[in-house]
Amino acid sequence: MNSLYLASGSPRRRELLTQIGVPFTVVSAAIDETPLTNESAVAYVERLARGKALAGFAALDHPLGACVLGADTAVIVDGQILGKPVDQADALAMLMALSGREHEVLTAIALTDGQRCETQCVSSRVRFCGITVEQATAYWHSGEPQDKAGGYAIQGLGSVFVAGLNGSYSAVVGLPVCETAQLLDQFGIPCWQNLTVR
Ligand SMILES: Cc1cn([C@H]2C[C@H](O)[C@@H](COP(=O)(O)OP(=O)(O)OP(=O)(O)O)O2)c(=O)[nH]c1=O
Repeated sequence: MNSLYLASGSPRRRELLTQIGVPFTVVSAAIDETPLTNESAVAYVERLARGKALAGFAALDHPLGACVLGADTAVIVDGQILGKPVDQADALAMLMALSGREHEVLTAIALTDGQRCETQCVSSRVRFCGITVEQATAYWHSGEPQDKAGGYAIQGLGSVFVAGLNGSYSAVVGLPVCETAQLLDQFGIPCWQNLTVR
């Protein structure tokens, strides 16, 4: 059976992959996350997920029989791709742009075994309640927005802003569990492998 590597520094992705019971090893895969001119949001997250998976694969000492998983999450509002905020002003601008309305969260996953690289993109819609500048400022000082696309975490304190979700909760957190399990299965890594029948 192929062995799985996760090309990610994200603790959320590690937790979500652990949740489905597949053994894996983390590899680092830092890539340039700058969007290309006129690149669509879907093309952007898919390119980054693929880039992370391929960079992770290239970094392996023993690539034979290895599969590498990469993922990327972005928040989209008014056609703009929101990544992680660079500072407080950036985070506040993002949170105010998301306040009182719906936005899209795109997460792409990519899996490669060195021969082929398959990607899939999952779209979810999240509706925020109204947020005051004071709330956004207090939220920034909680430390949570810093390393999150769109400047919030649905799995944390940011949940107080979430009035509705249409789509995949795990995809918003950073790794669509259902689609990931299906992709792993295609590459000969079933997520049921460690379950014992009682
Ligand atoms: C919208 C949202 C994003 N996020 C996180 C998921 C991702 O970790 C991060 C988006 O940045 P990414 O660039 O997708 O990932 P990353 O840099 O954290 O990790 P990697 O090494 O795999 O590239 O935002 C949440 O944790 N909760 C949320 O509700």
